Amino acid sequence: MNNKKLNHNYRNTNTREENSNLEVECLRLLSDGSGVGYMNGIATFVPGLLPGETGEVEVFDAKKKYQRARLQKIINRSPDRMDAPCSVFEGCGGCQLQHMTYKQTLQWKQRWVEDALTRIGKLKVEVKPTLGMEYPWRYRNKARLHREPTGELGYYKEKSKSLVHFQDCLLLSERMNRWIRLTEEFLADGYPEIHTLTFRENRKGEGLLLLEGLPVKVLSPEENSDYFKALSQEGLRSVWGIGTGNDLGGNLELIWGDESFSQTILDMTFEVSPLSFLQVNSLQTDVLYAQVLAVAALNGEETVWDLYSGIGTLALALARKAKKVTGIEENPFAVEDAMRNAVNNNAIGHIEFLKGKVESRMMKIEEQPDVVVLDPPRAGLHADVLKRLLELNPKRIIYVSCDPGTLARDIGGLTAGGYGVDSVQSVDMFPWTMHVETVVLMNFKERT
Ligand SMILES: C[S@@+](CC[C@H](N)C(=O)[O-])C[C@H]1O[C@@H](n2cnc3c(N)ncnc32)[C@H](O)[C@@H]1O
Repeated sequence: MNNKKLNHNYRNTNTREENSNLEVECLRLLSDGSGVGYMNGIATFVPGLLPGETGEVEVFDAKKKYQRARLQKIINRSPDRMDAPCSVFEGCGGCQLQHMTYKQTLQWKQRWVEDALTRIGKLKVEVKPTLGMEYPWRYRNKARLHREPTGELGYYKEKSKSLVHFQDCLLLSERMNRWIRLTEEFLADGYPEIHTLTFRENRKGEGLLLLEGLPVKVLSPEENSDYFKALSQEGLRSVWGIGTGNDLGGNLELIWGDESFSQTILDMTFEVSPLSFLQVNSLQTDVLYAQVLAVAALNGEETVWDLYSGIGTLALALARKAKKVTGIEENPFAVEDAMRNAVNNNAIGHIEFLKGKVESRMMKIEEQPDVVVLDPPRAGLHADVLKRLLELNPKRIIYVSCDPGTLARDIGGLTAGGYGVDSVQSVDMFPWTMHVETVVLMNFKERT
């Protein structure tokens, strides 16, 4: 390696030439997918560089303690590198890891969870190898697209509002890509109000489309019968519209098609309305839930709380083996879906869904839960939830998380309150991205 280059003394004020052609050796991957190496002891973040590789880089943002650099050339290539199959991988930002073999991405996800638990949670615990997919492509059942004034559809680039256009997103089914093309073509000449489109696809290949920004009555199925017919032939079952600037779902309306849209998870069928949360990877949802059920180890006698219960998927799976399950969820559409799903899956009588924020609604429940399942959004638990859990002291807590950082923070708080971590299992719900889902089982040990 060229030490002279490595010791180059760069400054923010240096010319572009002086900041270019510097060499850095990548030691690890940050959880945003960037490579990290050191130059003069300063951490240098280089998107695109893989561990074990040395790259020629240009520093474009030098701070006191770290700097960011652009990869100019790879000097030695890692055996774990592969050519990203997606033609817009570099500009898109939706995927961060398509330049690395799938097997390696799974190992890094395991390590990110381990690192977060050690660094933030101050816990030294084993994280089991990430459960990956056999075929990690075309797994997403949801696409959220934005629209240019010219009518073109695309994803937002990471941390920006400029759009990336694509012909074939490899995370979506071929069918969903066709729905996108058909809709883009149809919208090309009109409806400038529509700014955001969300497509959903269930395991049967049926679809739902939500158009945002549209005064709902404007798009008439009768006057646009060719488009709706083409969509229907491709499996799309409903088109919904929602205006802009209202409260959640204030003016959500069905424009065309079936009111109900359902998804199969494990061996149950769940109705999901356009504004309710649904796990985005249909196949891996079964894997994730199977982990939760396994560690919950219910014997039919337990009172279970499912906090952040969405449309009731986990609650209903748990209810098969519990004395009673209570779900809490703030989204009114999801709570309505959950109640309908309880009826459809013959679970009424020993399951209830309460509407409200977990941090306030759980305070009003008198009963003592034996097992609590937590599946919060990325932000993790509100401090009041953590405090209340430590007062209630359930025997077991199962934390399902999509963010290792907030997971580690919250698990740290629970261990300080007397819980021990019994198992940590990551599941790859989002192949080729830096996101990872984790199931942690905690049992109450003792309070010191
Ligand atoms: C990650 S999802 C999990 C849903 C469900 N467990 C599943 O697997 O589909 C988180 C859910 O929490 C809900 N949510 C977010 N913040 C909340 C809060 N403070 N109180 C209650 N629910 C909340 C969201 O609406 C969403 O349905």
